[in-house]
Amino acid sequence: MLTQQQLKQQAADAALDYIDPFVGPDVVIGVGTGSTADLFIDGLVRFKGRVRGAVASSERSAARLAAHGITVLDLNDVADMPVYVDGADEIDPALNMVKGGGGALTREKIVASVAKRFVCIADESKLVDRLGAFPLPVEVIPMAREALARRLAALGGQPVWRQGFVTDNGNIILDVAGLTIKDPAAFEAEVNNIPGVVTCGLFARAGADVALLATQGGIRRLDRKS
Ligand SMILES: O=C[C@H](O)[C@H](O)[C@H](O)COP(=O)(O)O
Repeated sequence: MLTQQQLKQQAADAALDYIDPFVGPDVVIGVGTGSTADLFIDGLVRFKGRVRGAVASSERSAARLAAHGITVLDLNDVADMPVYVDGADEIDPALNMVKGGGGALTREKIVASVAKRFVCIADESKLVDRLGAFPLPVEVIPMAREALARRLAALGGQPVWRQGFVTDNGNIILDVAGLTIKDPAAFEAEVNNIPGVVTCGLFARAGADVALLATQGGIRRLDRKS
């Protein structure tokens, strides 16, 4: 019986195999944030010197990449990225995701939006029939906190301020439990459209293209249906 840590490692290794054909001297890899992404970063060492570098979705991941001697590039200096690899808090069979458990959702969404493909790596426990059991992280401009908490409650959720946490962008997070998310893309747009919301942790309008999910029986690959 593999532990959750071993499963995460298996998913990270599968992503390293996945990106292998893309590797080249001009290539930039997009790198996510979290415990699964950390394992992917550790394994990226095998491509050191064979790629131009990586763009990180958080200060935490940037520091980990740099500690391995992998060049960390500013997104402003990168026009093309074949692949972005990141974990998820939940993923559904259509490859819509909830992300942001580590608070990196906004930069993750930005870096992912530049990449041609989003590869989600996770252990199979993250696969759910319907998103919403994991409280939806929403990055919020601090002055809008209470106004937004009321708006999010009106949408049926129970928002909780992640106290003591400040995002890499200087903002705060509201974690919204109890939501019924029937149409992830429509709900993502609705929440993102509320003044004061920087972005919410739904990745539906730009969900994963490929999911590499580690199971006790090996990697289960899901591809997004276009
Ligand atoms: O902000 C954090 C990210 O969205 C992570 O990708 C997500 O929380 C999953 O992290 P982990 O791989 O640690 O479960």
